[in-house]
Amino acid sequence: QRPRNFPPGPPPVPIFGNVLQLSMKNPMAGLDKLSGEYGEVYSLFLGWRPAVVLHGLQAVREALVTKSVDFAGRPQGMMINHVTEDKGLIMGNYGAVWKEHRRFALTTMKNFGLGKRSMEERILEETDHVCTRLGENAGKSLDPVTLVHSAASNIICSVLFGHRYDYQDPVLSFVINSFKENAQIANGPWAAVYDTFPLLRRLPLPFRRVFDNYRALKKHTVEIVEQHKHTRAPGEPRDVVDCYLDEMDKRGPEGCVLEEERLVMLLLDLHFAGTDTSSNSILTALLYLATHTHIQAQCQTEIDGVLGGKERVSFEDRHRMPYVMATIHETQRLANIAPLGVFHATIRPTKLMGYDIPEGTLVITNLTSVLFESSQWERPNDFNPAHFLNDDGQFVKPEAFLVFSAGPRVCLGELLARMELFLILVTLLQRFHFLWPEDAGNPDLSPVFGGIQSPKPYRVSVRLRGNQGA
Ligand code: HEM
Repeated sequence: QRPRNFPPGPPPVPIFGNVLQLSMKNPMAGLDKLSGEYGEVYSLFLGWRPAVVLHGLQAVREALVTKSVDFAGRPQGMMINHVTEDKGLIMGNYGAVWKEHRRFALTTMKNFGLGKRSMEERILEETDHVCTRLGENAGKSLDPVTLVHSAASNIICSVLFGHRYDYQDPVLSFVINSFKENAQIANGPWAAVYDTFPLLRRLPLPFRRVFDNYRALKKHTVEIVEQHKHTRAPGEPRDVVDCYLDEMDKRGPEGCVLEEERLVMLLLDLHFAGTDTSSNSILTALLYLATHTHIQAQCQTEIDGVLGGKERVSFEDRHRMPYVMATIHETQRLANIAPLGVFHATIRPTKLMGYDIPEGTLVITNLTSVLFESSQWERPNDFNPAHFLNDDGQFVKPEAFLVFSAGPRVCLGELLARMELFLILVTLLQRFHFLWPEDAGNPDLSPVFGGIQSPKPYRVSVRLRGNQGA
């Protein structure tokens, strides 16, 4: 039964609620249809659990920005909470522990605590490795997936642990594959079974794999923290682990919410959140650039003009590259990396667009509905960098650009992700042409649906640029 004045929605069936009415493979069309029937704020039952779905900028903004704290919680008691032993940051509920860890991670990643090597340097160092590998493949075509995932994982590893892995290192593929498999299961039907039927949770069903993967990843991360404890020089941090240990020393044990177990979970969360998101954004950008060579050429003209003979781009250069910035943002809009964001929950009874929403209600922010909203974007389904340019050709960011969401839970890695996308893509375009292989047939630009979306597998031809960006 829906509570009084709760948002309307389709009638649920016993036990399953409304889950059988949506395609597990891709519920997006079904969610659009429901919004057409019930409006911008409607409700569903995921098994026994009521959920409110927000469709379009107005509803999402009212919840995440206007009523920000009311909607800043996370649902509890779901598979992902149990996997992370209720100690992670991403699924951590709104409260002192989440706040302290979020503040710590944000400040550290804004470069205050990362010691001598800035985030920018770490990204550019990894980009050099990517260029070497692409250079070896110049004149050929390659599937860029493994290379780009490895690079993104290495960048976040460098920030978290001060270490990158060789592209052949089995540890790198172990980490990437474990996170990938966990994301797939956590967003698929087996997670829904786990969340809906508590009695089945102890059975050896495929969701157990998520717990096994996580245990292995945790063991690996604990070892890294142990090594840091032996090699660190207090007060001279090399990375996030050192910064956290320094902060624990500073605060002392009394009343401190920072503890080693939580450090491990924080590292796992940041590693997970920072790998597939950035890599799939870069892969989508390369796909669009290879299939729209006139836009690629316009980016290269701007890059060459701004950088001249300068060998390395810096993040500051973005202010002089409005067309490149517009192109990157447009590929991010189309990549639509987190199509339904990360689930929120209300932390107290509240109101939204006239409806009453009780405390603890699961809230789904349909970010896709905002990124493709026809009243917000001139040509929502096209690749059109002009969405991010004003009449004077300056870069502008429309309010509906919510790829990182908004409000107190806005993506914590936004700065790192924006730096990665800009520095990597500009460097690659400075040095290479990317072309759609002649024998590859027509490109399919539609993404593979998932909690984190990815482009369909593709190959791209790589050519060295004649002028090397000079
Ligand atoms: C292009 C790349 C990325 C995209 C599109 C993206 C998108 C998002 C989105 C939509 C959310 C959910 C916000 C909400 O709950 O409303 C989120 C949360 C989060 N992201 Fe990202 N993200 C990206 C990269 C990263 C990176 C590189 C990191 C790691 C450093 C990261 C760390 C996080 C964390 C920790 C949260 C949870 C924040 C919280 O609950 O307080 N993300 N991200």
